[in-house]
Amino acid sequence: MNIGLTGGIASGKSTVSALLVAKGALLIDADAIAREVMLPGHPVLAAVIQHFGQAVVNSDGTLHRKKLGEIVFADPVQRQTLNDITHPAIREEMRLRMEAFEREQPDKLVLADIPLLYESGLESLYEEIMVVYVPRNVQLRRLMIRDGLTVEQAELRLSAQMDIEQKRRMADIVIDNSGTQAETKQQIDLFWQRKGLA
Ligand SMILES: CC(C)(COP(=O)(O)OP(=O)(O)OC[C@H]1O[C@@H](n2cnc3c(N)ncnc32)[C@H](O)[C@@H]1O)[C@@H](O)C(=O)NCCC(=O)NCCS
Ligand SMILES: Nc1ncnc2c1ncn2[C@@H]1O[C@H](COP(=O)(O)OP(=O)(O)OP(=O)(O)O)[C@@H](O)[C@H]1O
Repeated sequence: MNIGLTGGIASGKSTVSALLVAKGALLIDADAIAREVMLPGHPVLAAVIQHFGQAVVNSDGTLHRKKLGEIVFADPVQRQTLNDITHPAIREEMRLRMEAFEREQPDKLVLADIPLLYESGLESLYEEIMVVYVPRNVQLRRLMIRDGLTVEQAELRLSAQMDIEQKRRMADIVIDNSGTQAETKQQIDLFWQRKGLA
């Protein structure tokens, strides 16, 4: 069985995926793969530098993530270009990992954590989609605190994604993460039980 896990930026996907992994789910993390393809020596990083220039590279050759973030979260055209460069490689790596998990551990739940699952139209790849939901004001507050962003910077990041209310409406399973972490864990325990997972 597989599940696509999504939600908004800072809505709690990592928090929920950690709870599911603790229960035995196998995780494929799109953000982690997105970081791997941006490591020095990877052709995706080379293509990013070719388009965005040396301004997005640190002196040691690593990606200047903050600088690139400032560019793409402020400009939808540049963001689309970054997506066009990075997403095919990320998707291919996710596909390979999914195949390996399903071949080697077919009885396990495979969880694909993909922030832009709906934006990229990937619903059909997964049996069910779980959305980690918090209201927009909670999302904004947690994002500002976690990443040290101003309200303007946080708003820009939120508006680079589909509205969280819309994602909630599209979900097969909704996990409400606006309460305590213990309340979120209860919902995950219930989900696990209902699925009859060992
Ligand atoms: C722009 C980059 C360098 C900013 O790096 P930074 O370390 O500040 O953020 P991080 O990678 O931890 O991402 C945090 C969150 O931002 C959101 N986000 C990232 N990229 C995008 C995007 N292209 N469009 C909308 N939201 C995005 C996601 O919710 C993600 O979880 C980085 O996010 C990136 O390389 N993005 C392109 C790849 C991508 O689309 N990743 C997200 C899904 S696979
Ligand atoms: N139930 C909760 N109560 C309070 N804070 C929480 C709760 N769940 C998560 N957080 C905090 O909110 C922030 C965002 O959570 P998390 O990193 O899990 O979100 P995410 O959806 O994985 O984010 P992103 O997509 O941006 O990587 C973190 O600082 C986390 O510690």
